[in-house]
Amino acid sequence: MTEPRAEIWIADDDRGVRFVLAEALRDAGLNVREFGSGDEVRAALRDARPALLLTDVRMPGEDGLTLLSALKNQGVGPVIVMSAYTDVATTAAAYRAGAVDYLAKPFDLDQAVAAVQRALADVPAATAVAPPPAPPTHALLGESPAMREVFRLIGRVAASDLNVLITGETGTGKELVARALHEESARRDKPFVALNTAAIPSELLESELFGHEAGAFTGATRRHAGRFEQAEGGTLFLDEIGDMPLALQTRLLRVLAGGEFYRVGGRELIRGNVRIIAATHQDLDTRVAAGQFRADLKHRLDVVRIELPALRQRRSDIALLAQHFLAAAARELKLPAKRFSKAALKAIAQRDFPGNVRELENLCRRLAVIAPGMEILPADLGNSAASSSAGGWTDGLREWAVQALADGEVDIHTRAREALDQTLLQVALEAHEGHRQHAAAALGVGRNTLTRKLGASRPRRPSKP
Ligand SMILES: Nc1ncnc2c1ncn2[C@@H]1O[C@H](COP(=O)(O)OP(=O)(O)OP(=O)(O)O)[C@@H](O)[C@H]1O
Repeated sequence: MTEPRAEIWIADDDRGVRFVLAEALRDAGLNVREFGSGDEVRAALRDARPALLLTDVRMPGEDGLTLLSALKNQGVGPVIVMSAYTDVATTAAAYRAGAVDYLAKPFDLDQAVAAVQRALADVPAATAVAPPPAPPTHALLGESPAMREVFRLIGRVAASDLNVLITGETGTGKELVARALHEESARRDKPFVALNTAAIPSELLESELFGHEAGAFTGATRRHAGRFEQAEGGTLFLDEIGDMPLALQTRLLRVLAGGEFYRVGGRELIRGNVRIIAATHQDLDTRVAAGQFRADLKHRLDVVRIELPALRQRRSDIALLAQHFLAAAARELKLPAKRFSKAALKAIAQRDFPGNVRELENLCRRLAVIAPGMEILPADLGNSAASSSAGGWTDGLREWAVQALADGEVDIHTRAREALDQTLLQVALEAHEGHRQHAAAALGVGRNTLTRKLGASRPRRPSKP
């Protein structure tokens, strides 16, 4: 028998995985012992302890995560979990159960050896708290390497109280990621409060955030708890943080630095315990450089950055998401469940989706309602998507552009885009009796986008959003 404390244990029911991994670790000069199940590991623990354990999640008998929880306080070294399941729930459960790292199968052997060496070098850090697991209420889907990396990052930072900045184009799932971070954290039983900075008139934003006392300003008849207070003990999600006015940025920075604030018109100092997750579709560095965003606030918020790729940059997720949204729409609207033909799925995956996942979701909802057959064909997509063949209006546009260029006009792209936006927004708002959320959904854009575009054309009204 080899020295127990110097051993690396591998538990995996797949002999092939065990074998190549063991060989690679031995090549790196480590002592390795192999196990085919969690039960075998338990048995071996009667007279030995590993310096590090690498375990699969799904194994016959006891699974890897149960094994992991049972090993707590048993003097077992750091544990690395390996799994082909890279969804947020499994990844987060692994970290929660005390894993120090998570290897997504199939993994690169050099990467696995490096992870083992890193964990061995870092032994004192290998302790973790384990709040009771609760079923996640978010459903963040994706199998692309880019999304797996996002899940890994969520699993890794959810349990910490670090501020997180989520970046990505509109509709890429920033709010869903923020919810996942909350659900997977120890704060999950406390409130998750979201505030969309862009959707609230700037003059109301301060009292929305920090609350106000009765009589603080005209119209403030009662004391009002701000979002900071509502989120006490939980998570505050500040969406579209890039749009926050500078004066309020200064105030927010002070609160983040000191953890204390006053309500508007108030004298009582309130101490808050809130985790901040911020999101932006804009490039904050550019806004900092332009003097529109405080660099020091950016540093406070940008402790951990999660970048969500545009949907067109992870096309391998499109089919999965489309099928999910189609089935969800059928359930929700109580319609018969249609299916995509192979060709339709392929055609969808080739689209660009400027509105990202939200646009795909809207397309699937429309298809659930209007596609004629039980099987959705490529031809059905053309009818429901706003494509360039949407009618004769591009002919008129062409004429206008030819004339404008001939007249030597500059910047016609901006003008045309504004005209297009305003036309679509007005039509959609009229069709939905001014209801912004419905109008945005009908257009396949986010509510934030709609509000932003409306704001670009008219002065903001000091009313409720
Ligand atoms: N990976 C995903 N799996 C399942 N649903 C998703 C995923 N990403 C986004 N969605 C869905 O797409 C829609 C848009 O997501 P979300 O609101 O989180 O985007 P966002 O980036 O915050 O958008 P905005 O910048 O416009 O606020 C939501 O209905 C969300 O449930």
